[in-house]
Amino acid sequence: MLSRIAVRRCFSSTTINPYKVSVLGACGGIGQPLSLLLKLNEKVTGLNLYDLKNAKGVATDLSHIPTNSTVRGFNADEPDALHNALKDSDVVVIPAGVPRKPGMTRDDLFNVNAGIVHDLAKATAEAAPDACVLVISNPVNSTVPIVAEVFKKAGSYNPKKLFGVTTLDSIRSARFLSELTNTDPTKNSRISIIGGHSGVTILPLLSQDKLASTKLTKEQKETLIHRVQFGGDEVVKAKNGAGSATLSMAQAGAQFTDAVLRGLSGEANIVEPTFIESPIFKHEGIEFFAQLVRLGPKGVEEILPIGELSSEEKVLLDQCKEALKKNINKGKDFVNARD
Ligand SMILES: NC(=O)C1=CN([C@@H]2O[C@H](COP(=O)(O)OP(=O)(O)OC[C@H]3O[C@@H](n4cnc5c(N)ncnc54)[C@H](O)[C@@H]3O)[C@@H](O)[C@H]2O)C=CC1
Ligand SMILES: O=C([O-])CC(=O)C(=O)O
Repeated sequence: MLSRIAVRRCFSSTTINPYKVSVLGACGGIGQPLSLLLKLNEKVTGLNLYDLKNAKGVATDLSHIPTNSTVRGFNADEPDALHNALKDSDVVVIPAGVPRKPGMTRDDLFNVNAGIVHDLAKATAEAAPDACVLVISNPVNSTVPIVAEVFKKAGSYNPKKLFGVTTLDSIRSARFLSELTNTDPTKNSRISIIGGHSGVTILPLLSQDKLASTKLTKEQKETLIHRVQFGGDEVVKAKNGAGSATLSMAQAGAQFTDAVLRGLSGEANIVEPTFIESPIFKHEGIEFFAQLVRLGPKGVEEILPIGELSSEEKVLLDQCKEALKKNINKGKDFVNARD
């Protein structure tokens, strides 16, 4: 039998790498369209879907699409379902958890989602300790530290392979900027967004974007910053109790997963924003921060500098750091009180 490495070498001569991706929470509002987009990704040759129920149904449905991946479904009530879904995964994407309703903050999801993410991380640390873990479940500012603590306790934490998915903030900014400037959103470069993934912790650096800094008035800049910071609320309000962003998030999650896979396969210059363990403000007690990273065969290859901030952005950064520090500590404290 060919080893996994041999199979990978054999595939790479035809430029396709055989990567196995698991989606935990695959049957939800994000999970289903995300799994569809991953089924269409030629780098994914094994796609494992795990959820409390209906994973087999969704997997069978997707399995009829004629792409080169095998889709398998794992319902939580089967013996060893989670372990079997995770085993040999290169990438584990986690959109499991409850979404917001109008009037809630992402932090209001903590009480339910912290436990869900904790348990899924524990299983991942056992069954797929070397996988890249991509956390979508909110509040990302706290769930990523939860995964880190769980992996540390299991003795398999690798900060280069743990990512909070913040891509939605970035794709929103491209769209919203195009609306204000009447430009093609597919052609605009993405605005660098740093910090975290909720409200004031989301900090778009408009001063570093040529279009935004030269074409927008002061009022338009303030409007754009606010809209990117609170874009999630727009969707929550419009869905009126039926959840939060799912389709745009599936697109964002598929895009980020693809970037991670391209990095793993050795493609050069894959640069994406993500919430990762970062040295940048560690001296201030902030262990995680969203910023651009270069992805590579081992996960995060390089954490890129955040660049120069305008005086207004420096004020926003102070607000961002204050909120972020509390969110991160809340996640860490949760694991330390529990395990
Ligand atoms: N990072 C980001 O930018 C974004 C994050 N989100 C977050 O993603 C999460 C999921 O959102 P939706 O898909 O809309 O929610 P949903 O309720 O439609 O789907 C969640 C899925 O998770 C499953 N689930 C719950 N507990 C589980 C467990 N222990 N194991 C496996 N599966 C489990 C549910 O059965 C359900 O199928 C929410 O926390 C939401 O806030 C949403 C949008 C953007
Ligand atoms: O707003 C929410 O609750 C979901 C989310 O993270 C987003 O849409 O950015």
